[in-house]
Amino acid sequence: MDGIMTFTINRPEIRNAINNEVTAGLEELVEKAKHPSVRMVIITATGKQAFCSGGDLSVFHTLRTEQEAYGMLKRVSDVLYSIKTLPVPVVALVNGVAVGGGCEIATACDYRLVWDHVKCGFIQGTLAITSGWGGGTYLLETLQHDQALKMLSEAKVYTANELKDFGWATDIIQEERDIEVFFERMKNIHPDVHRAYKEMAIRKWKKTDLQERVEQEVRRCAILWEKDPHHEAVDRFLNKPKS
Ligand SMILES: CC[C@H](C(=O)O)C(=O)SCCNC(=O)CCNC(=O)[C@H](O)C(C)(C)COP(=O)(O)OP(=O)(O)OC[C@H]1O[C@@H](n2cnc3c(N)ncnc32)[C@H](O)[C@@H]1OP(=O)(O)O
Repeated sequence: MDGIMTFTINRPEIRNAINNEVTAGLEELVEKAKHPSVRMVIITATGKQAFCSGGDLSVFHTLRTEQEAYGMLKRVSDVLYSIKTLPVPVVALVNGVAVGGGCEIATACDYRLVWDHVKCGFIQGTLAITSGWGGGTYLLETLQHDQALKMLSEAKVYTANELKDFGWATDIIQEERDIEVFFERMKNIHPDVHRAYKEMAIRKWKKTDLQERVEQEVRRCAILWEKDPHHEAVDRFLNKPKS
């Protein structure tokens, strides 16, 4: 093992939407990634159509109240915070569309390698909610302020080139060799150096109450989740005519 641990979301038939089983898999990843032999983590998904389409609406639509929503949002936001603060670099290999919570997962990673055919967007606003897994907080931490607010409030998808221009995509991937080059460069540097720089970031995040800022995002999302506009938007998606 070259010290690189890969987690692959494997629900392509539902565009790799996140359910409780995937969340449990991410929790297991976090525990395994703490082993000293792990130098880097990759999060990706099966196929070329989707990285992740966010929360599994066919499951999470049963969450009706603020309290019920908070339970799910809190569990996922906790595991994404653990991913964010892993002591090693975490790379999102964005193999396909990432929307909603899918963008939040990718933004919880340190790097985002985005295939050139891919579109991504924080589309939570189209469901009358905000980000709720910490992704809005992480985006505001990562991008220039106006670019972050633009991505969040427009609630639309962007091309790989736009995502690179925003500073969200670390690199655009056009062929497998591009991925190899990225990891060759990473491996040229001793793992202890990567760990030391990740420690710097984590120190900053702890000093600036990143975890509390995520908690407030989760609570705000749960409030909106309970309201009719959200439930009506989800019902429209679930009852849309079959393509
Ligand atoms: C805090 C995070 C928050 C949360 O829910 O917790 C969110 O993530 S909010 C955002 C939730 N996600 C969405 O609203 C995205 C919904 N999906 C789509 O917009 C599209 O599926 C897309 C753009 C991801 C891919 O489009 P494409 O045309 O390639 O595929 P289909 O739409 O035909 O989807 C295939 C099949 O999968 C089902 N599907 C896709 N995404 C989800 C999802 N998130 N939850 C449940 N089911 C999903 C879709 O209904 C199709 O099912 P089928 O029975 O084959 O018609």
